[in-house]
Amino acid sequence: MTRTTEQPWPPLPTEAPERHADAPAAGTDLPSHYAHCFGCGERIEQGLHLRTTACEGVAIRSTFTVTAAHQGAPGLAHGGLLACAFDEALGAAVANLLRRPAVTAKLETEFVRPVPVGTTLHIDAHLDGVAGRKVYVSAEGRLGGEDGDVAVRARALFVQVKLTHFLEHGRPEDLRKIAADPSLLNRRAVELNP
Ligand SMILES: CCCCCCCC(=O)SCCNC(=O)CCNC(=O)[C@H](O)C(C)(C)COP(=O)(O)OP(=O)(O)OC[C@H]1O[C@@H](n2cnc3c(N)ncnc32)[C@H](O)[C@@H]1OP(=O)(O)O
Repeated sequence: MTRTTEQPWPPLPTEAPERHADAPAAGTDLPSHYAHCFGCGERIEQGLHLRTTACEGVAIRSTFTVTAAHQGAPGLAHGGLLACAFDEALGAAVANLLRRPAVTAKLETEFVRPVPVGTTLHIDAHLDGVAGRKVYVSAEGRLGGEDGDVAVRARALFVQVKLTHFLEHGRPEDLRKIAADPSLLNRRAVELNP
């Protein structure tokens, strides 16, 4: 079986990603980008509550603690929720380091080891290349600490979009809630007028 990580990455010629001049300094804890995000939002009780810190260069580190609400098999994390954690970490890398709005177009995950309930997964994500609007990004998740065994690998294509993407496609009632309470959204993650 050919593993996805044995295929060339990025899959086409790219330019080196450049960290935005206003990207958060290394060591900065990044706030949730949206209070109702399942990946990082503080208002979603059973969500993943991913916590992310900016690193040097074009990298970030996230942590995700698996709770009983995240089970697939008894006592083990659901693979789909692990994919969600990686989508969130990879997206946080793109948004905070490039400061451009972008959405996941393609996400590949490789599940290497089971992840038990109670485990904290340490996810290191970095930008790998940029080709026009396309951003290639990858991550590894280790069990229990930054030197733990790799449990999950992921890589993704994000496509940069205009802010109108969210206004045109988002459910009107949720957009109205943000208009009424702008604190639901962290506006510092991306440039509002790129
Ligand atoms: C801090 C923030 C954290 C956020 C973490 C969570 C992130 C998310 O989960 S986002 C939600 C999930 N994703 C989505 O809803 C996206 C849905 N898809 C879309 O809206 C559109 O398909 C979109 C925007 C990706 C692309 O559409 P569009 O803007 O018309 O561009 P399009 O021309 O089709 O594609 C742009 C380029 O990407 C390529 N591309 C698009 N999709 C894919 C794909 N699946 N595989 C390979 N290439 C692709 C295209 O071939 C094109 O390449 P080129 O520039 O060389 O021609």
